Amino acid sequence: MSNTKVNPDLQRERDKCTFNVTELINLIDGGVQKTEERKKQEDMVLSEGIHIEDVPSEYLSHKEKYELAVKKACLLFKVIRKMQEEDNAGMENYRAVLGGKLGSAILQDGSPLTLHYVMFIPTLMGQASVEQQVHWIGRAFDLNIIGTYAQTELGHGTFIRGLETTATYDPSTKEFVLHSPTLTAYKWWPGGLAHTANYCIVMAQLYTKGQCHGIHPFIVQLRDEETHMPLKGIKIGEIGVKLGMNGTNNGFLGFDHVRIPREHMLMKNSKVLEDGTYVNSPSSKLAYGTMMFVRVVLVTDMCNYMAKAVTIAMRYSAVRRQSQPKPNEPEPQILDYLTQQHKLLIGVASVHAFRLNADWLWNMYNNVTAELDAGDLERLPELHALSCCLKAVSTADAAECVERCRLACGGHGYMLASNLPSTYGLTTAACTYEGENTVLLLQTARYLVKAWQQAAGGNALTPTVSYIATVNSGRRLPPWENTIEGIIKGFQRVAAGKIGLCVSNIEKRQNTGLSYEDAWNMTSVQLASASEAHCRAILLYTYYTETEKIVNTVSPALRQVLLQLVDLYVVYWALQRLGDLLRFTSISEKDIDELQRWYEDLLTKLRPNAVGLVDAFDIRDEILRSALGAYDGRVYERLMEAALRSPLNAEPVNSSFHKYLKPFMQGKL
Ligand SMILES: CCC/C=C/C(=O)SCCNC(=O)CCNC(=O)[C@H](O)C(C)(C)COP(=O)([O-])OP(=O)([O-])OC[C@H]1O[C@@H](n2cnc3c(N)ncnc32)[C@H](O)[C@@H]1OP(=O)([O-])[O-]
Ligand SMILES: Cc1cc2nc3c(=O)[nH]c(=O)nc-3n(C[C@H](O)[C@H](O)[C@H](O)COP(=O)(O)OP(=O)(O)OC[C@H]3O[C@@H](n4cnc5c(N)ncnc54)[C@H](O)[C@@H]3O)c2cc1C
Repeated sequence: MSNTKVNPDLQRERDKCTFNVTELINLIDGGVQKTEERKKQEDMVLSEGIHIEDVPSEYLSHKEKYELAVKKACLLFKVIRKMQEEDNAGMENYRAVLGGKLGSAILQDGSPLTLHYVMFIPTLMGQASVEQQVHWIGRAFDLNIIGTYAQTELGHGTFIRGLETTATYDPSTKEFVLHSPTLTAYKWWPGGLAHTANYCIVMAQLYTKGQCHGIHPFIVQLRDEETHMPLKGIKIGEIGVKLGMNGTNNGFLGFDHVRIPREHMLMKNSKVLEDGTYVNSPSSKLAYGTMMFVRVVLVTDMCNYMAKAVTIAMRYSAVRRQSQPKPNEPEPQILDYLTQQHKLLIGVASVHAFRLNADWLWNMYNNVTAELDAGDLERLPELHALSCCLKAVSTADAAECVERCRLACGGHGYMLASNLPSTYGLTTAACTYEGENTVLLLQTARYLVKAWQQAAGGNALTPTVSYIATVNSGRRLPPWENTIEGIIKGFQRVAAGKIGLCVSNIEKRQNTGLSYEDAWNMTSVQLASASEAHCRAILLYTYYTETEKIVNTVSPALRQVLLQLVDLYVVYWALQRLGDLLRFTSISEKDIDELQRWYEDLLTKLRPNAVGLVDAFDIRDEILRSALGAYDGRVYERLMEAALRSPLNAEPVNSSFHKYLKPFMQGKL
């Protein structure tokens, strides 16, 4: 990072930072060597110049945007191929180049190849038999074929058991016949499906010997490998313009009795033998494995989006001066307003909180996956419950954080040149895809209700819900403790209290004659809230305990800041959830006053390090792509440069003046 021509306010912020920014960069990356590797990867990608645009892509037509996105995606994959040749690190290289910060910097509006590596390859890895993997994975890794994941249909996204596409086995030819019996059976949404992919994983209802066995994955060729023309019986196209992610080429797909070989059913878990005999999987839910993988990975992606947004808003807030609270004094930096610190510092803390939770979840995912491979399914429900609620809460919090950062930049945040709107487009989409958030919270709620019933029956609970039994063990509410540990216990009590209420309300409703399903639906607002409360308790606990593990390995100055961030995060959420705490714990008015002062004091303590903290996210300008957030803080110059790049500014008078405005003004139109 060069210090030349840095805005003086921003420079002053850096000068007063109390900790070593490089130390925090290394900690976030996972060590000095990891930082070096990341920077090398960034250099490799950026030196290709893929991010440089003659005309800013936001001014292109829909079609041109897609064409540019394909070009950029191919160039990015070229870099991955180069990396593969050097280190053969496989998926690691994919994630480094295409994941979070770097990928979305090059393809700000999404990539038409994302689904290839996020879902197509992982499904082959997780659902294909060894022989099938030998056949497909090499070609997929080298991008000799391009794939996507087609599950959602026009009529059903959430309820995947209700999918209508059929795959009917014909033993006479040893083929499956894929068919879309209705309009609502058309696949709808898959990224890259429209004009990019030539292969696809299709989730379809498997029929054999006249019986339906539920949804299963099939690999289907969609287009000719040479001409790229859709194959016979394949009806395919693009679904149209969206709020954001307009580079992702989301498509529709219908089948008219398309035949594929029997071997194209992915058969790691269930099988169809040549004569049509169906062989069961150890669990029907193993077919949902790719979704679980993506939900886990998304938590890390959300950290990256939040880090970007908060870096932009924080640097801008150090440069922007507004209003004059004290007469005869200069206008303050907007970052000096406590309300601004309140909007932004929680964003910094959230990045750290979700990062540590994402790492913890990723480790658990890898352990459970290894157990599944060894035939042990015991921890699958717990992992499913955790991945659902963490996906839901991380995406919701990230979308909220990015939007708050945008609003915190005032009018300039509304400009695409700030890069906040497209970051919001990418983030808010994740609240819907890979499982709509309310639906996922209700999945976790199913697990929590069961856990409650197990605890009530005196049975042991899995670690992440064991608090349900612990907090219910005493007869009276324990006194409130205004400490981090005390607040976390308070959150566990809130979650347990809410789950308990849900269980008793469901029972009461059933006792009035409602079916379990109706009683569940009538209680579902509370169930979603209980699930969110459970997730908050996990988030706070994991952030706190994981930070405690690392603070003794860092310098005292950094240790202090990391602990302040944990305190800020925990106290912020306590203040956000006062109603719940008042209802389920013995917190008092006096405790709340203390919490509020504690919070304000933390904002003040963190204020001098505000810019240092976002510098430690170490997002280079080419990746940040923001007129407001660049390292040098030349905000106004960059805004003007961006404005001058508008194609409208290429000529002093636009032709519409002569065509419409002038005749209209003169009453001739
Ligand atoms: C860049 C990204 C682009 C985006 C791509 C996409 O969006 S791709 C498209 C992404 N699309 C989506 O994400 C669609 C979202 N929809 C879904 O995932 C499912 O339809 C569902 C989970 C909501 C319900 O499924 P259902 O009706 O079959 O289930 P049910 O409610 O009857 O519960 C039955 C039991 O199954 C259990 N169980 C469920 N899932 C899992 C799992 N993964 N693992 C383990 N277990 C699981 C559950 O806990 C329950 O256990 P219990 O309590 O009986 O012991
Ligand atoms: C940008 C983007 C990219 C996508 N990419 C892909 C892709 O690559 N491949 C693919 O297959 N799909 C993809 N999808 C589809 C996505 O997975 C679905 O949109 C998602 O699973 C939600 O399903 P839905 O659209 O049917 O919503 P619906 O289920 O119709 O949801 C509508 C409303 O109904 C509520 N609801 C539904 N069921 C319940 C319930 N049981 N209880 C309570 N409330 C309920 C929801 O909470 C929501 O408020 C993508 C979607 C988007 C937006």
